[in-house]
Amino acid sequence: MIRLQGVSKLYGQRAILQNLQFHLGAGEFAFLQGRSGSGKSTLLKLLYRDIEDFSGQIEINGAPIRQIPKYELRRQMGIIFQSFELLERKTVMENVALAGEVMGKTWEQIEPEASRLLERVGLKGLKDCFPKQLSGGEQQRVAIVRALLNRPSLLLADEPTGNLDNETALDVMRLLKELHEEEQTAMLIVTHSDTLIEQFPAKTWVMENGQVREHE
Ligand SMILES: Nc1ncnc2c1ncn2[C@@H]1O[C@H](COP(=O)(O)OP(=O)(O)OP(=O)(O)O)[C@@H](O)[C@H]1O
Repeated sequence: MIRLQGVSKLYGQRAILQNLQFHLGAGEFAFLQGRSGSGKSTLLKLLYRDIEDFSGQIEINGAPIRQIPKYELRRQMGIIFQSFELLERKTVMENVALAGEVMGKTWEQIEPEASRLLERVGLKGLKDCFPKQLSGGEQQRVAIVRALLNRPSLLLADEPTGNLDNETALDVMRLLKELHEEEQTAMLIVTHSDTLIEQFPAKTWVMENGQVREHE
């Protein structure tokens, strides 16, 4: 699914990733942990090609990432962020539908899947609300639905619970774990939280000194 070999990334003269090796199998769930500034977001940005300037090899589903058209890459991947990144002037349903619209889908194709997922995450009754009318946990659930709408094979999450209180963070992580099973989507979740990692046993990669290693 994802394979990085000898990946290095410099910001100016500063090496953030150095000869990094990493892999994530199809349908796998893994955490990525590491101190602030260790390069976790940089690694995710390489995977969704927000950063294109690196050395080494990154393969997604067996293809070198540079050879995958961006459009195709975005279809294969859903992404969620700490700050939810919802559009304030659009309703819940409109925010979700956008993910399908950018892939050229019609409303008839989008609506059943959007409704199914919104119902699954308990937001059916809030589909006509605007993000400001929702709690943080609800907004993150909208972002999760938007990320899963196109049935990606991989979900990347950069500190998805970083803006949530402890109890809501647990709820959101529980939901991600359940959706991982139900939708058979591989997930790579960046988190600082030892509590979450203890509560949801899963493979954990630790980033340190520009490299990642599997946590024993
Ligand atoms: N565009 C950039 N230009 C220069 N330096 C950058 C840039 N983006 C990130 N950095 C630096 O690279 C290092 C790694 O940043 P990154 O955001 O990947 O770390 P992180 O592990 O995700 O941190 P955090 O947990 O605080 O979000 C940091 O020292 C950061 O200041």
